[in-house]
Formats: sequence, C-alpha cells, structure tokens
Amino acid sequence: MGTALLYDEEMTKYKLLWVDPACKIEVPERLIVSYEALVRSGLSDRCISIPAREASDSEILLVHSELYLEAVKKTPYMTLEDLKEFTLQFGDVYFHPNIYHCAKLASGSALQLVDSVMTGKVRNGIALVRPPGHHSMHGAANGFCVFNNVAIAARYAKQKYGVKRVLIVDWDIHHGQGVQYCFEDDPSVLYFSWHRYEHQNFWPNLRESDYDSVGKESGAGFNINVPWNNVGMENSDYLSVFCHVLLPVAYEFCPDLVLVCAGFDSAIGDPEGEMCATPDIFAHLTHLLMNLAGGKLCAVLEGGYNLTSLAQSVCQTVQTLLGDPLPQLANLRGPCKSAVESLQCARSAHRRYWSFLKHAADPPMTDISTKHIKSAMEEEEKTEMAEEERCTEGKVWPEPPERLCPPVCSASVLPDDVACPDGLKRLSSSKDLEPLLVSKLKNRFRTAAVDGDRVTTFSRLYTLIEKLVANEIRNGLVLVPDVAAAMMCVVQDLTSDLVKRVLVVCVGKEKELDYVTTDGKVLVVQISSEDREEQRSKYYIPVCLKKGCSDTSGFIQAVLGLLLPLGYEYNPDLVLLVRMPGSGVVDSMWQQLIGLLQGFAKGHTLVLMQVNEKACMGSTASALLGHPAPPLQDLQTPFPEDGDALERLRERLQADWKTLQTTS
Ligand SMILES: CC(O)(O)NCCCCNCCCN
Ligand SMILES: [Zn+2]
Repeated sequence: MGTALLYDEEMTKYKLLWVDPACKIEVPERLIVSYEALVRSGLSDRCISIPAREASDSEILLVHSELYLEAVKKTPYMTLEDLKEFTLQFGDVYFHPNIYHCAKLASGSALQLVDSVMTGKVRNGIALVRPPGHHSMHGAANGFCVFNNVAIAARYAKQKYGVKRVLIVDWDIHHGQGVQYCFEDDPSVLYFSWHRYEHQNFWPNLRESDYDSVGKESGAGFNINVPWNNVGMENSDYLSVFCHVLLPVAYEFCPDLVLVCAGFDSAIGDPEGEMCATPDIFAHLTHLLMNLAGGKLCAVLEGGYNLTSLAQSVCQTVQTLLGDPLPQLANLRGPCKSAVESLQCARSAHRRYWSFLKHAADPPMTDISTKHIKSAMEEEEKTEMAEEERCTEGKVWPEPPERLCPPVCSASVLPDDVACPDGLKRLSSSKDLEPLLVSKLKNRFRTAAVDGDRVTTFSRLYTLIEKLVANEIRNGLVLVPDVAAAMMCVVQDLTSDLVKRVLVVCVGKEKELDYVTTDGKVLVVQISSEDREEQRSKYYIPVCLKKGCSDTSGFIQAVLGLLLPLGYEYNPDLVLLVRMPGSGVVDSMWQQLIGLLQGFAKGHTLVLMQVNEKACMGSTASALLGHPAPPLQDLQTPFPEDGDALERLRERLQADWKTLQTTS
C-alpha cells in the first residue's frame, strides 16, 4: 500500500494584510517550498495524490462551538478594518477574506487523509496544509490556527470508523494547547507534545503546558507534556524522549490510529524553535511511529518557519512514509542535562498511569520554585551568549544524506531444499571463499573437513554481506544448520574488513560466548531468560527476562528503553539479528523488532535463523520487506523484577552509554 499526499494550492491564497510582527512568519511560501521540494525530489510522484476537500460544518462542530463557527463564517465578507477588529479578540493569529475557505480545506484534508488510511486505500500519508490547527480551541483561534485540524480528525476517526484509541504525537515546537484541552479528560485519545517552554517564559506561556498536566478525570495519564526548558536541543534529545517517554507509553496504549501534528519548527534554523535537531531526525521520528497501529499513520502539517529546514524536513518525513532506507544519524552525543531533567519529570509524572513507566525514578531535585530563579539566570546567560551561537537563521547545517533504495530489498540464503519466501530474492551465486577463510572456518568448526554445503552456505553468506555493505541489497535472511556457529563466524571472520561496527542482537540463549570483543567493533545485546550479569561488559549487554523472550511486555520494554538508545548511540554499519532456536519470541514481537531495527545501518539487517525454525520465515520476510508489524495486542503487565532490573541496568550502563540516561 502507498503513501497519500494531500496538497491544494488554494491553501496558499491567504496572507497577513497588515503589520503584525508576531504573525509575519506564517507565509504562503511555507506550503509552496514544501510541495515544490517534494516535486523536485521526485517524491510527490511516488505518492498517491488525494484531493483536498472542505470540512463540513458538522465536522468542524466536532471540536468547535457554533458561536465560533458562525463568527468565522462572516470573515470572508469583512472589510480590512473589520478583519483587524475581529482578529484582536484572539492571540497571535490573523484573519483574511480567504482564510475561512483555507481553514475548511485544511481540516477537510486531514479528514481525507483519515479516510484514505482507514479504508485501506493507502498505508499512511501526509497533508500539507495551512492554516495549522493545534492551538485553536473550542471557541477561539490562536497561534496562526483557525480550526483544529488534527483534533477534528481524531473525533472524526472515532465517530466514522469506530476507532477505539487514537495516539496524537505533536512534534511541533509549540504546545498544542487546543488539542490538550480537547482530549484532556478523554482516555481514548493519548496526546503527546514536546514544546519549547523555558519554565513558562515561552509562548503561549501556559502553566498547563508543563509536565505535570497529565490529563483530568478519566483522561488522567493520557496527556503527556515534555517541556524543553532550554533552546538548542539536538537529535539525541529528541530520540531520548521518544525512547524513554513516548514509545513505551505508545506501545502500552496500543493505538488503532496515529495522528501526527507534524510541525517542523522543532528543526534547526527555525526562528521560533531555536533548536538544533537536523531535518533527518524526522525520518527517524516518523519511522519509530510506523510500527504502531499496523502502520496507520496520518501526518498533518502544523508549524515550520525556516523555509529551508521546513522543505528538507517534509522530504525526510515523506521519504520514510514511502519506506525508503533511513539515513544514519551521526555523532549522537546523548541528551543534555536539561533534556534529561524534562524526560525524568515526564516519566515520574506518568509512572503511576503506565506500567511501562512504573520503575521510573523520582523527579529531579530542582523543584519548581528554584526553577524560576534558575531560568532568570539562564535568561541572562542566554542574552550574554552571542546571538549567532544559538541555533537560529544564521545556523547552517549539512544537506540530509541521500537515501538510496538498493536494487534488491531482501535477499535470502537457504538450503537448496527450502523454498524461498515470497518477495525475497534467493542468493545462489557466490564467490569461492578465500583459502584463508576456509581454513579459518575449519578450525572454527574444529572439524577436519568443513563439509561442502557448509562452505557453500558461508560463501553465500559472505557474498550477501558484501552486497549489503555495497548497498546492492537492503537486508537479508539466512537459514543455517547451526545459528550460534554462524553468528561467531560472521562476527569474527566475515566482517573483519567490510564493516566498522556490527550490532548483534541475540534473541534467546545459546551455549558459549566466545565471540565477545572489547574493541568496540561488535556490540552484542542479548535478550534471553538467562542472567549473565557477570559476563556483562561495555560491548556485551545481556538483558535477562525472568519469563524469557516469550514475555512480550518485558521484551518490548528492553527493545525500546535499552536496545534502541544503544543502537542509535553505537550507530552500526550492519545489524545482525540472531534468532536462537527455542527463544520463544512471539511472532508479532519478532516483526516489531525487525521493523524497529531497520532504523539502523541504512536498513542493512541480516537475520540469522536455524533451519528448523523455517516456519517463521514468512513473518520474517514480511517484516524485512517493510510491511508494518502487527500491533502487540493485550500486553500483560511487565514483571516488576524485569522492569526494575532494566532500570538498574540502564543506570549501570549510562556511564558508558549516555543515551540510556533517564535521570539527572
Ligand atoms: C502552528 C504553530 O505552533 O507553529 N504556531 C506557532 C504560533 C507562534 C505564536 N507566537 C509567535 C511569536 C513570534 N515570535
Ligand atoms: Zn509551532
């Protein structure tokens, strides 16, 4: 299934008609440069174009009052003076004779997107719209927003398609208070927002934008605010909040639909955000949400005022929605102190509502009162700090790297008598192994003669790795007689000069561990039922699940809170996913793991499985081909000792691995 793209140039046909410094950044060019970048890059042609439509009155009334709608209806007939007068009753927003029409198109586009996804016409999609929506409220326009496009879409999806749980992820740099107000008492809509806050010193300066607004009544726990109290947040900060706050809750919530308030003013160069995250971060933020809700994801444009980073960020998002390989994120430095404080506050505020956050630490020592004093000091420092040091328009950043699709998506190396799963390309051609390698294999296998088919398998395996590294193939599945032995060979012998760093994810337990290296060339993360704490080292990280890999709750927690951060920080060139026989890992969890691991190494994942487990080749192939993993249904409450052990493991490791830090 494809990716929908909604864009109508009519939505560029309104603009600010008077002087208002607060609103001058919201210009028609925002939409024009975004769409043109998609056209120029060839991405728009790969999308399914869906026409915009006007939202009807009843659809708008899902969120807004009749009084407000009737008032807005009058704006097309107002004189300039009337429009100015009308605008004065709202904050940081402007009206125009054509904005009502465009606001209906913006909301209608979001609804068209929901229809396309919910009817299965497309898998996911993005609506490029203006005016944005997430600040507008029941009876008021605000922050360039007239109708709350995403809030209307959420209510519409519930009403028309009986969607039980909607996740709204708001990565715009402003707090979408309009969305928060709409759903704060509604447990069927989980609203997550991060936003520049600076201890209430940043617009819209609301006390209820802080992390302690967790929702009300039956909605308690279903509103997550992560305030950024400093500017200059980077890719690491954003990824840490996704791995340690949003994703654990999102997986526990198990939504049927994901809506994204896709504001790109959180990107570097934006005058509003003054953050330093690069446009390629949106490729990963999108990817990390794409295995939720069976891949049903609707992104709706909100803010984004630096025309260069906006266009790049939109392209990065669309390219991921289309399933292209992800760019490698280089030199992640781990979250800054302020970000750790924010995520620690959010986690502790929500630990009573979400079992996946149950073991979160207490809030940091800095209590609220001293914050204002501190921020005042920071305020001073900031003004002292030379203007150009902060990430603003003056900031330059590299163009996002090209994300080339290899000619072959998924290849397989299988015994001749095993049929190749649909969609995979069987690799039969293989170069003869160098005699040196054969002798290595011999003494590796401690057998005099490494039998013929073993050599064939290894020569094909070696060829496959070469093709992965050469980006001729994206990922691969290999069936071998002895998976542990194969893993050792791949790690020790076959990758010596081809790759710099291999991330080995070992699912299940195996006999001995003599492949652990200390030079950082290999990072092994093993998830099993065995407690191997005493073998742990910086590059060998055993995660013990009491009930073993069949405990999906424990497994997904270990993946989100430990494996993902580690993987991002380690930044491998190859991922080796080894499925030990008898691991007991649940199929949907296995597919989720393969899906999430695609975020590393440009998607170069090599899955090693034992021949006698060929029954799960089909689901492995499906995940390797990029089909969304099935949702992890009815997750049990994780075992307390596992959750606690994971928290402690992170604390012990965070000296070596900064992205594991969740406490300041
Ligand atoms: C959709 C959105 O979240 O991007 N709207 C942002 C509104 C910002 C209002 N304040 C502007 C002050 C100018 N420096
Ligand atoms: Zn914004």
